[in-house]
Amino acid sequence: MTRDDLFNVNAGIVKALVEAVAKNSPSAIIEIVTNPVNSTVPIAAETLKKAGCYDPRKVLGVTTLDVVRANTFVSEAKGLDMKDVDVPVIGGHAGITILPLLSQATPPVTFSEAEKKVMTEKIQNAGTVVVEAKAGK
Ligand SMILES: NC(=O)C1=CN([C@@H]2O[C@H](COP(=O)(O)OP(=O)(O)OC[C@H]3O[C@@H](n4cnc5c(N)ncnc54)[C@H](O)[C@@H]3O)[C@@H](O)[C@H]2O)C=CC1
Ligand SMILES: O=C([O-])CC(=O)C(=O)O
Repeated sequence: MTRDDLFNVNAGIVKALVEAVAKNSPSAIIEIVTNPVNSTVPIAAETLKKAGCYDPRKVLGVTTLDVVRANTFVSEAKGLDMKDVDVPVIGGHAGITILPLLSQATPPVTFSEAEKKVMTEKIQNAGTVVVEAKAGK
């Protein structure tokens, strides 16, 4: 089970809900949490384009959990208090599209190349464990 397996059911739900937003509140800011976020955000964008009210600044995918995981794992590895750690994470919300910017962390942290690879993959895969456990629920 990956986030992509949720596409068939969720694509139609997101399309229908965004059509309703376009009709009733065309200037709303829309945050898409529904997985697979990497696909549901483009679905929302295309739906809004079709309705003539697309503003790319107002359609967002929710990926905060990836930031929380990056902050948690880096603070654990470096013996820091998580509330002092900020690791920027860019990209999408699935596997290798999740890009933790370890070199941009605050406070600055250093990892060997091997540690960087392990840390990056740990952050990228942590959500997959949740998706697998929910098994489509
Ligand atoms: N982006 C992220 O970080 C996260 C994304 N998710 C995603 O968010 C989605 C929801 O996850 P949960 O809240 O855990 O699931 P949930 O099962 O607790 O809630 C889903 C809700 O959607 C409602 N629903 C079902 N069909 C619907 C329809 N056709 N129209 C309107 N509402 C409908 C259900 O009644 C239920 O209340 C999933 O796609 C999940 O993968 C969940 C957690 C984190
Ligand atoms: O779909 C879910 O419930 C979970 C999810 O995306 C994550 O934990 O990153």
